[in-house]
Amino acid sequence: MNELLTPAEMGRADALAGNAQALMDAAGRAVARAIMQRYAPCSTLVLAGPGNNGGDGHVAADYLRQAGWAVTVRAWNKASVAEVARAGLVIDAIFGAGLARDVSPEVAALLRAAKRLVAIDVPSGLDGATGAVRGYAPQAELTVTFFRAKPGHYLYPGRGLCGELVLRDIGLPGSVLAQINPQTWVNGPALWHLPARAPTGHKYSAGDVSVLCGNMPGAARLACAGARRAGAGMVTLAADAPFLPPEAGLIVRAEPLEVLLQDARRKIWVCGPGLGPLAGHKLARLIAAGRIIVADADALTACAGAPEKLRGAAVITPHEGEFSRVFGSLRHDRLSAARAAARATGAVAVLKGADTIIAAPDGRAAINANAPPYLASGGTGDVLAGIIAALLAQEMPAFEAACAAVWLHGAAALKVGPGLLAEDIPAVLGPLMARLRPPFNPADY
Ligand SMILES: NC(=O)C1=CN([C@@H]2O[C@H](COP(=O)(O)OP(=O)(O)OC[C@H]3O[C@@H](n4cnc5c(N)ncnc54)[C@H](OP(=O)(O)O)[C@@H]3O)[C@@H](O)[C@H]2O)[C@@H](O)CC1
Ligand SMILES: Nc1ncnc2c1ncn2[C@@H]1O[C@H](COP(=O)(O)OP(=O)(O)O)[C@@H](O)[C@H]1O
Ligand SMILES: [K+]
Repeated sequence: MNELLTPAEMGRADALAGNAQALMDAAGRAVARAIMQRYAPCSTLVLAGPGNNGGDGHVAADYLRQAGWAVTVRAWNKASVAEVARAGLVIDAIFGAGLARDVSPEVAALLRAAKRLVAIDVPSGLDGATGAVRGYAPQAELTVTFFRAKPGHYLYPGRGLCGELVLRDIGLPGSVLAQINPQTWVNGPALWHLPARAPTGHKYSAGDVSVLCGNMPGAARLACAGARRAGAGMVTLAADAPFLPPEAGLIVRAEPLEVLLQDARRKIWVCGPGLGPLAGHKLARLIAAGRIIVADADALTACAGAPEKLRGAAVITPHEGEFSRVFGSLRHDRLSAARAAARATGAVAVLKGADTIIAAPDGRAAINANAPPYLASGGTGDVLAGIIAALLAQEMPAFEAACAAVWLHGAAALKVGPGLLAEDIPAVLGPLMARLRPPFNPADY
C-alpha cells in the first residue's frame, strides 16, 4: 500500500480493472461509511462535478439517505453560495483525478462558503500529481481516497488541505500495479532493509565515515554523532587544524585532506556541514578521488548555478534554499524538480522539508511523512547527513540509505518529542534501528 499513483496512473488502473460501475458504487459507499463513522446526521449538501468524482458523490448521497440522512445533491454549476453556507456538511465531489485546469472563481466561491467539508478523492482544485493548488482548493476535514493514495495527498500544500486522509479498498485488484509499475512511494520500512551486523564484524567492516570539519565545527560534530549512532564502525572528524573534542570516542584527525585520502579505507565522506568557503574545493577533491560522498550545506552552496559540479556525489541533501541556489527556483512541482535534480547530478537527491522528497536518478521517488514540525531546529540536517553516510558505509544502496535515514530521522524526532535539539536525535537511533534490523541469530552464522 506504499505505492502512490498519479491521477494519470490511477486512470490506467481504472481502465485495466474494467468494472467502472462497481468501482464507483464501492467508492461512494466508502465515502458514506467514513462520514457516518465520524459525523452525526446533519443537513448535507453534495456538490457534484461533471465527471466520475461527481458520480461518487451521487452514490455517497444515496447511501447516506438510506441511513436516514437529509442529503441534497447539487450540480457544481447550479449550486448557490448561500445554500453551501447553510449546509451542516458539504461533500466536495466536484473534481478529483480529472482536474484539468485551474478552478474558476465561481467554483472557488462555492467551496470557500462551506463550513465543514469532506472531500472525495481530493479537495477540488488540488493537483493529485504535485500537491499544488490549481486556482483554489478548500480545506477539508476528511478526504476519502481509493485503492492507492496520490503524491498530492502527501506533498504540501495538498497534504495540509486533505485533513484526515482515509484510504479505502474498492475492489480494484492489486495486480494492476504490475502493469503500471509505479515509481513513487510513501517512505517507510517496507521500502528498505537495514543491514544485519555480522557477529564477527570489526569496526571497519561496519563502515568508515569521515566528516570534513571547517569553520563551524559543531555542524560537523553533529554529523559525526548521527553517523556513529547509526552504526558506522569508524567515524573520523577530519579537521584541518588541531581541535579538542569534548566528547570521548570522537576521533579527530588534523592532517590535510590529501594525507587522509591516502588511506583507502576512508571511502565514505560527509562534505558540507559547517565547512565554509573551502567546501567547493574539497568536494571537487573528494569526487576526483572517487569517494562516496554525501554533499550537504556549504558543499551545495559552492555549486550554486552549477549542478554539474555535484556529479560524482552519491547523495545530495539540499533544503529548499540550497536547492534553488543550485538548480533554480522551485515552483509548484517539487517532486518533478527533485527527480530532475537527481537525473542531472546522477546523485540521489534529498529535498528536505516538511515533506522531504528522496529521488533517485533512475526515476524512483519517495515522499516522507513521519517528520514532526519540531524537527525543524538548527543542526538536524547535519545529523541527517551523518545518518545517511553511516547507512552508505554499511553498504546500503544510495536510494535505500537515504530513504531509511530520512525515515529514522523523523521517527527519532517523534520519539524525542517537542523541544527537540539536534543532538537529541542520535541518542534514540539505536533502539529504533534495533527494532528494524533483522534479528540477530547466532545460528545463522
Ligand atoms: N480507482 C479510483 O480511484 C476510482 C476513482 N473514481 C472517481 O473518479 C474520479 C475521476 O473521474 P474523472 O476522470 O471523470 O474526473 P473528474 O475529477 O470527475 O473530473 C473530470 C471532469 O471535470 C472537468 N474539469 C476538470 N477540471 C476542470 C476545471 N478546472 N473546471 C471545470 N471543469 C473541469 C472535465 O472537463 P474537461 O477537461 O473534459 O473539459 C471533466 O468533465 C476520481 O477522482 C474518483 O473520485 C471512482 O469513481 C472509481 C474508481
Ligand atoms: N516543518 C517541518 N516538518 C518536519 N521536518 C522538517 C520541517 N522543516 C524542516 N524539517 C526537517 O528538518 C531538517 C532541517 O535540516 P536543515 O534545513 O539542513 O537544517 P540545518 O542546516 O540547521 O541542519 C531536515 O531534515 C528537514 O527535512
Ligand atoms: K473532490
